[in-house]
Amino acid sequence: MGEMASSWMMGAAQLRRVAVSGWNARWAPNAARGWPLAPMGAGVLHAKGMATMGPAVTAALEGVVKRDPDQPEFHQAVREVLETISPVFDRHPAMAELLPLITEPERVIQFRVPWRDRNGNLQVNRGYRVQMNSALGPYKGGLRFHPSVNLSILKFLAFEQVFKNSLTTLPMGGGKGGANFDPKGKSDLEVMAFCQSFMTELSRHIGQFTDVPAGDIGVGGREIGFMFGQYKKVRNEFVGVLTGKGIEYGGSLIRPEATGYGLVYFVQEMLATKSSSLKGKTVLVSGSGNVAQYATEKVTQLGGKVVTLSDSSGFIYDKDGIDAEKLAFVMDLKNVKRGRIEEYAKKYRSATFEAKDASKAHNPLWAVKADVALPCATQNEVMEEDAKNLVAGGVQVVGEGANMPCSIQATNTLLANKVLFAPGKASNAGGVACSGLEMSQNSLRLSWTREDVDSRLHNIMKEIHHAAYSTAEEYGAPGNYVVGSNIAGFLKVARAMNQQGA
Ligand SMILES: NC(=O)C1=CN([C@@H]2O[C@H](COP(=O)(O)OP(=O)(O)OC[C@H]3O[C@@H](n4cnc5c(N)ncnc54)[C@H](O)[C@@H]3O)[C@@H](O)[C@H]2O)C=CC1
Ligand SMILES: O=C(O)CCC(=O)C(=O)O
Repeated sequence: MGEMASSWMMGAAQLRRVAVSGWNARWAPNAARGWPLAPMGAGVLHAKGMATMGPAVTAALEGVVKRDPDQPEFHQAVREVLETISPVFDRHPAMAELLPLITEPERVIQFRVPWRDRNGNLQVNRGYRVQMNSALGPYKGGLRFHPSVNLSILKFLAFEQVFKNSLTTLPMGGGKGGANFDPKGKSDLEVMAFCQSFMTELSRHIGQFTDVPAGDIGVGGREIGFMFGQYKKVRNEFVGVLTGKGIEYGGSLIRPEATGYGLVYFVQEMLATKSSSLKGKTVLVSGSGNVAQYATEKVTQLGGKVVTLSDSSGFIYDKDGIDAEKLAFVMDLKNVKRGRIEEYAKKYRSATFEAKDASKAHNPLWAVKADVALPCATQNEVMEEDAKNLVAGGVQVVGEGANMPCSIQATNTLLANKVLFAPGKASNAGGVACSGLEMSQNSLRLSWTREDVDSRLHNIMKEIHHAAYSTAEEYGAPGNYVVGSNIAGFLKVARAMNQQGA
């Protein structure tokens, strides 16, 4: 479909102008890998014959851009959902009035975070919590500590989280938060000082029945521990106010593994629809953090071969595959030594390292020949050129481990070439699902076994797959998991909002 061929695009020419100039002119430096963000293009996200954008969707999209013209990631996430849920309003016209509500956070909290560095100097960062939607339960979603953090990124993440949490079948609303703090190069004491100051303020706005944060980029077990300790001091309460806690103080077994494992369980289900499996498949993974590590582990356990990993400095390609022993090296490198992925290629002769080159229009990682690709690093790390390379390299399945790693145009390219594509809100939902299980265990004051949690996680991923697959069929877009996930996720939230008087 040509860029201007969509009736919605024609109807929203003004929106497109605002967004394109906003994205390319003002936000290019913030785009992943330093590239200009893709201009908005009409997609094949909605299948042939499906309804085009109705006026309510167009107005909601225009409203989002008009209210916050400087939030390109948020526009992108909203657009991807709204473009695909139009057919819902043919069946349930009254639900369309929820669009302006669902695209506006219930509450945004912004605060300063003062802390002292190793030299005793005062530093100040900016902290946030976006409480997006509480129709299904307490706000739930991670905290991100990364220098790029801003309201656009956190609102996109919080928006995605609402539909993701809905898909898990567990009672959780959606939220996200974080700070523009860079943990890279900081000592444990500096990270602790930051986390304590961050939680001193955040503790006023969260609670086990209100808002239950967890980890995300730059926030793992260490940071959750420091924040939990501070919450306890400030509030004098030992409650499940955070998930991703250590096993010793109320964490759940399998939570560290859950996002990566869940992603691979989802991909298994997708392959099964084609009578295929991961056995013998070559797999590209990006990132080398929590999600990437456990996706790699599960793929290997299921007989696949992961050949790439990356970080913000570049990527490694290991033609022999990253087996359990090599993965243990990566885990120590990243989780303990906090070193760079290049070290992998120094240690293993079968591997090469290629430094990131932000001037290139594509990331060479996605040009490696493979069967399956699992982007697990960050948003907009797979652009249109990368998607073309994936198709040319023979990739049959793309499962998003990160949140929104594929641009809209990359997604369209994959769908147009019949690549099975799983959007993050479905395929990476295992992490938050396991967080939901951690909340249940905390309420029950019980700890379930590893096997029990893993089997619950596996079942939830199967259910999410089923919901996305069957909803796509029901709405005339068979095999389109973007349509299926967005509609299934939206319907539950919309019904709950209506029942609560919106
Ligand atoms: N941890 C979780 O449970 C969940 C995480 N996610 C998403 O998965 C993605 C990864 O998160 P985690 O593994 O938890 O974080 P992490 O902090 O453990 O790892 C992040 C990884 O991404 C890489 N990375 C970050 N920015 C990059 C850039 N600009 N270019 C290349 N690589 C970059 C880092 O080097 C690191 O390897 C994020 O998009 C996050 O939102 C989604 C669902 C749950
Ligand atoms: O476990 C959680 O609550 C948060 C997970 C998360 O941030 C995500 O799904 O993106």
